[in-house]
Amino acid sequence: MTQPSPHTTQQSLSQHQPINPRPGTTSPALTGRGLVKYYGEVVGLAGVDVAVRPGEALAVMGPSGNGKTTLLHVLAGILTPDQGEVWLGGDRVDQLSDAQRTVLRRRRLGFVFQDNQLLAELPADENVALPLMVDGISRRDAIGRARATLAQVGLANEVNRRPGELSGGQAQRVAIARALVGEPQAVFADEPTGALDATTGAQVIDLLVGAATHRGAAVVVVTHDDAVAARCHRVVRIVDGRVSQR
Ligand SMILES: Nc1ncnc2c1ncn2[C@@H]1O[C@H](COP(=O)(O)OP(=O)(O)OP(=O)(O)O)[C@@H](O)[C@H]1O
Repeated sequence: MTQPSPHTTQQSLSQHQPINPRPGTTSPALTGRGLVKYYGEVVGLAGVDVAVRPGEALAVMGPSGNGKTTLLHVLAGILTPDQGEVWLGGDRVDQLSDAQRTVLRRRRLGFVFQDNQLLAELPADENVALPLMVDGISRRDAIGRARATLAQVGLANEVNRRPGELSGGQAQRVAIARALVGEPQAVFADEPTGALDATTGAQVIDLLVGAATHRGAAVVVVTHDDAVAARCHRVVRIVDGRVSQR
């Protein structure tokens, strides 16, 4: 993706003011405006505005089937909205081609899913290094960065273990390391603790929120769990594809 000149970025930002701008707060790292998404006749999103600042963790809650995952996928450039805009910092995401969005997701975003989606045959360090190597970073550098990131999530002694040799919480920490190793601007997590017991889940969400926001990333966590949402900085409820005010 072509990086805009500072002038272009400035223009983009001035034309598109942050939602609820407050004096002294940083511009959003991630912004969705007027997001509408249909699946055929089914409404996924019916007009959502949301903004997440750098270093802020936003929990997305709401009843099943009401649009939480759709919102996450639209903000993360996995789905394109039928109406509305998605901005990552000063860059508009929703108008990029599929190929450009694929590169953007790999270079600038991180993902953590309920099932860790690690490759079973690879040790932890190679799982974490993989996205860097796909992006052309040498194996030696990628493994070095992967091991440093694994150490930051408390897995310095587990770098050679395969996913089957790790506990559920440890495997999810590897997934967090993989999401963070590329220094993403935003991290998206869909039910990241859904497969874990409450204590392990609390540790994992604290680690995810702490490590990502410490790096200045914006974090979006879809969850059904009040305890997980309480560990984020802010909560929005999505009901019938809209942000609920209740
Ligand atoms: N690929 C798809 N094709 C058709 N309809 C879809 C698709 N994905 C989601 N939907 C529909 O869009 C609506 C919102 O779904 P979404 O998965 O965003 O909800 P959710 O709040 O994340 O649900 P849950 O909490 O159960 O995961 C639902 O009616 C769902 O059935």
